[in-house]
Amino acid sequence: MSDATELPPLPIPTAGLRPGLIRDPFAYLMDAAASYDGLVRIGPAALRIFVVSHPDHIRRILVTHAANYPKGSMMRPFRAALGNGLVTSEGDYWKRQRRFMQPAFHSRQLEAMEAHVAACVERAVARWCDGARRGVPVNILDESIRLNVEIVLGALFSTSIDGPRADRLRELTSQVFVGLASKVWTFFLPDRLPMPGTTAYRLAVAELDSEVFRIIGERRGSDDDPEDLLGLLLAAEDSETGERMTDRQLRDEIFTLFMAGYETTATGTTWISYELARHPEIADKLVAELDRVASGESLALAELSRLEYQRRVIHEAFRLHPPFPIWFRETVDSDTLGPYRLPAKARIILNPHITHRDPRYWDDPESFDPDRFAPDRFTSRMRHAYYPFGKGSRVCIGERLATSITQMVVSALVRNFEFTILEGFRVEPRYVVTCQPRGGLPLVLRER
Ligand code: HEM
Repeated sequence: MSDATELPPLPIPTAGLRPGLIRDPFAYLMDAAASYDGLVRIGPAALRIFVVSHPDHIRRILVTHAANYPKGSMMRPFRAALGNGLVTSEGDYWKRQRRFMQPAFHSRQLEAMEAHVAACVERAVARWCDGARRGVPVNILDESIRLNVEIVLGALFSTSIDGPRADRLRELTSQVFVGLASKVWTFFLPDRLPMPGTTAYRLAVAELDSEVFRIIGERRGSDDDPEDLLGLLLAAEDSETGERMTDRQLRDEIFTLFMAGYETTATGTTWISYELARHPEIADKLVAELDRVASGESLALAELSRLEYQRRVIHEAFRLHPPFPIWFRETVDSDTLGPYRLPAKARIILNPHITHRDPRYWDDPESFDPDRFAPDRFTSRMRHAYYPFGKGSRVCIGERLATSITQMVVSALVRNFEFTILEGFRVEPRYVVTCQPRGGLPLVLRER
């Protein structure tokens, strides 16, 4: 019989969820986790909330015992907005949808998008050149979101979008994210309770909905049949009933990809740019590698895998700044994690940010050192403690797409520009489901 009978420790005596969790979840969670071995209880006992960051526990929750850890009740606000899409669905329905959608993310599919991605990046570089020439700082977060809206909509739904519409979509998803981020920590309150920003959030969800239904309607009414994600979803048939997906099911999957697809990738690019602006010598090494490896003016997707140093830089930026940093699970049955017992219906917060900065796994964890990912330095202990895209069967379906887009954008940025952060701008992380610098990141660009 297991002798793990103790509940995990509490960091501090609290009567409720500390306001700090809402104001600055990272500082709060890092603080709470700091002096405990990767498992700590927070908030009032009745809410049964646990923060888990020990790599062995993460593996148990996401990989070996994942069936006991569905996403659970802290995902309620996400379900209200995203419906029953791939991020929020569970069980056999999720399995079936993942099987339908997986082919759209295979490398053959990515190759088919090459010209589209290159054209979007080229247009963005032209805009940034213009900013550089006029001496106007470029907000790389806003720019990357706009670029990713164009790339993802074209790649997954074969939809082209003009600048103002892309900007509007960017605004809408940001509003939904801000709304969700505030609802996450009050998941136990009824949905109807008015909260600050609720009206803007609801209007943004409604406008995004009409955008999604427009995309579905246009495709249903068209004779074209592109082999993209939307095509796969429209053609998918249930193997038992032979039924196709309803517009509501399609809406949930597409809305989910709107939310999961471009803001995360753009946030990642922003943090990479932040680190490169602070370490221009690393940016120069990236340029030297590109000059060695890439044959032509624009980069081919096939060349990306040869950018070994660039891969380390991206890994290191995602270690220090995981773009999608907080996810949730809930136990079905009670379980044992190390010396502790988790009750049934225990709510779990997973936060790679904590594991990625834990000195037990990473030497000098706060420093930006891409070479820690060099094959002769990257140990299995570190691999175990690194999971910016998740782990197990629910690992990010867009990892390869996001990585390829990130590589294309970072390559274009460093090849064309030297850059610094606008003088006097204070970079302050902010939780909006992704973790972004508050106000974005204004870069002063100079053409190389
Ligand atoms: C740097 C960019 C990205 C990061 C860091 C990221 C991170 C993640 C993480 C950590 C998860 C797992 C969450 C959990 O287990 O609860 C996830 C799931 C997911 N991601 Fe991403 N993501 C990125 C880009 C993308 C892109 C480009 C797409 C699609 C266009 C995408 C679509 C999804 C979907 C649909 C899921 C749910 C998968 C499932 O449960 O089967 N992500 N992502």
